[in-house]
Amino acid sequence: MPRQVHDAAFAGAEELFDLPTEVKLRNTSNKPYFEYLGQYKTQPLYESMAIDHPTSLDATASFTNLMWPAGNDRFRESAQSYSELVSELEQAVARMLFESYGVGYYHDYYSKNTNYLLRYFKYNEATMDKQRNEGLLPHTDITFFSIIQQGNVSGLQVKVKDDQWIDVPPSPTSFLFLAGEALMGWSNDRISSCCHRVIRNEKARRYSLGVFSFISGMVHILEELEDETHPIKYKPFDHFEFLHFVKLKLGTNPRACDLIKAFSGV
Ligand SMILES: O=C(O)CCC(=O)C(=O)O
Ligand SMILES: [Fe+2]
Repeated sequence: MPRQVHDAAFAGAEELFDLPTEVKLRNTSNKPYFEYLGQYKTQPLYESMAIDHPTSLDATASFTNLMWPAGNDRFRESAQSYSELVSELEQAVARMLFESYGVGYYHDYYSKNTNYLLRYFKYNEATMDKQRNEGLLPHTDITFFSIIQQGNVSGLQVKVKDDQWIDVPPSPTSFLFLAGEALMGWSNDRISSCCHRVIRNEKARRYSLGVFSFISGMVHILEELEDETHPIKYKPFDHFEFLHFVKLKLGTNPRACDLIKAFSGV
């Protein structure tokens, strides 16, 4: 990604969170978890906002006009350029993944039905009140893929084998691909959803960007992914019905793992 696209997107994040809260709350959606998130009692440092279909000119323009009624072309352009580049990378990774499992044909369906969401995150500086310094508690994402990039302040950690937490250093030239719950279901448990969290260890405000992929429709469980060591573990499911299920069960701040097993496990 050209450095200038990265920098413009992060500059856009700062500008966006500088808006008054009542303006930010205009970021609503009829899709679960596609709206403004924040004001959590347990994680008061955290706030995030999202653009549905961020690779589209119309969608980025309507979000931008909602936030800046007088317009903000620089912001709109930065959101769309960033999302276009990350979504192209995501399509290439998804294709390689499908091919590696001998189901390259699935990319056709996947690419026609990918619903992207660009989410901007802000985490305020930690305070003296130690109880409330979590950035984001451990969780897995309800996405297919989550592609995360941090600005220049660290804090993201992923859980690896033996329950160890590993720091992910910020980098303007690399992207962290995390498997979400829907990918775990699709892969019939060959790929585990990745548990991660955000801690506040630097004395600075932290910004991050996430491009999240969802399948608009059914997530199929392919027979090619079934064998003796991998008996079928899931029923096919509708990705957005899964999101509705999580929202009903856990509310606006889902912090749990194994959600897809609860929804569509056999
Ligand atoms: O801010 C980050 O780096 C990660 C955010 C995240 O994990 C999420 O919203 O699911
Ligand atoms: Fe996450």
